[in-house]
Amino acid sequence: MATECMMNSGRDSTQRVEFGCSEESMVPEKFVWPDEFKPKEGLPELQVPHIDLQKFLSGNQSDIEETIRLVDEACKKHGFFLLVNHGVDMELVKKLHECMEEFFTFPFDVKQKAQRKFGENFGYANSFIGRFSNKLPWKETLSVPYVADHQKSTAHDFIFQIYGNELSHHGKVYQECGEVLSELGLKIVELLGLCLGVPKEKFRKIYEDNESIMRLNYYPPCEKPELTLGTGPHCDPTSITILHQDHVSGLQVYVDDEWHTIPPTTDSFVINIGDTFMALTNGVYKSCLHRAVVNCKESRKSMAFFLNPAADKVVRAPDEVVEKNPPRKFPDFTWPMLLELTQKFYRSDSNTLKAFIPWLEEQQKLAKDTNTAPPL
Ligand SMILES: C=C1C[C@]23C[C@H]1CC[C@H]2[C@]1(C)CCC[C@@](C)(C(=O)O)[C@H]1[C@@H]3C(=O)O
Ligand SMILES: O=C(O)CCC(=O)C(=O)O
Ligand SMILES: [Fe+2]
Repeated sequence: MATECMMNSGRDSTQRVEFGCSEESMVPEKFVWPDEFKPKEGLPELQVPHIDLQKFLSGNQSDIEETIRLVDEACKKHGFFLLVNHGVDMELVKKLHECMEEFFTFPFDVKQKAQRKFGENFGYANSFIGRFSNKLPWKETLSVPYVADHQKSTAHDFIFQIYGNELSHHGKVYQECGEVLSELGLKIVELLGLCLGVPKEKFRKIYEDNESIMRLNYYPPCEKPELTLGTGPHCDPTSITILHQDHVSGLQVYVDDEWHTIPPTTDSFVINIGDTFMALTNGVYKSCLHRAVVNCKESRKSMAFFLNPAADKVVRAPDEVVEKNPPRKFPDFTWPMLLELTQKFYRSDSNTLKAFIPWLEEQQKLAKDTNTAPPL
């Protein structure tokens, strides 16, 4: 089981603890987070607007204006809102969760066939021991590529290359989910364009050939949930996140200097702004710190669809946005450059974009000094 696997990977030193769900238990040292990061009980719920997508798409003018007002207000404050009546077939999402349950309860050697290598963005990862030396997340993940241009590759291809026909039914579900979530993502960025006074086609064009990441998160039960974190505090470096939680709570968001919960609502998606889209709005919409906590009773699963522009798309806030909110705050960049920073040099937190700008300038100077092609 995953817990056993994590325990093995960190068995070298453990910390005997006094409190929690069971008296005698160990959490490997590397999974124990510093006190200031440890989860707390009794958090307030974050009040996020419930955005009815069908009502917005087919509603009257006042429905449209109300939706725009609610989304704009939430994105300017913390970047989170709930999407309901979204048109996605939840039977497909149920199948996705069934594939997740089957995959993450495979024997470790089966999962390890998809092992994600350092610097790579896709595949299976557990404990992240290869990437981080401490503050390890109590989770296993499977990251699957989704490319809107099916001529290039499919999520099914990715799974087939590793498992052949054995997991073909998983690959098909991942691809089908990717297709509906990619379409949903385009509707979301069009809505955000309307909120910002940007022609909706402008944002659609950036993401219509998206090269996205479907991240499957599996959080095994932890005997000492008050000592660790399922996913550490971070801002998503990506553009738009479409998150589906199962029935187990765990998502927390840091707003007004306090952690808040967003309880699971299995028929809706949690939508949040990532760093890349914050840059595309010249900082007007916020990419907000969030994390996931675990519990000692049951596993938790979540699927995060990270919408990203194609590799060659230049991320540059439209003039319509910058004119209303001068000056221009971010250099032009492409998503693969920010992704490389997070995969090889910088663990995503609340300052990833701040760290990215000097790193990018250094890369561009290096390219100039060595007379090689600049990263952009
Ligand atoms: C581009 C990405 C990197 C991460 C997955 C996506 C968007 C969120 C990032 C992540 C979840 C932020 C917290 C740290 C991280 C290492 C993790 O816990 O998985 C991040 C992902 C990653 O780098 O693999
Ligand atoms: O599991 C969750 O609820 C959140 C996960 C998350 O924030 C992420 O994968 O980026
Ligand atoms: Fe996240």
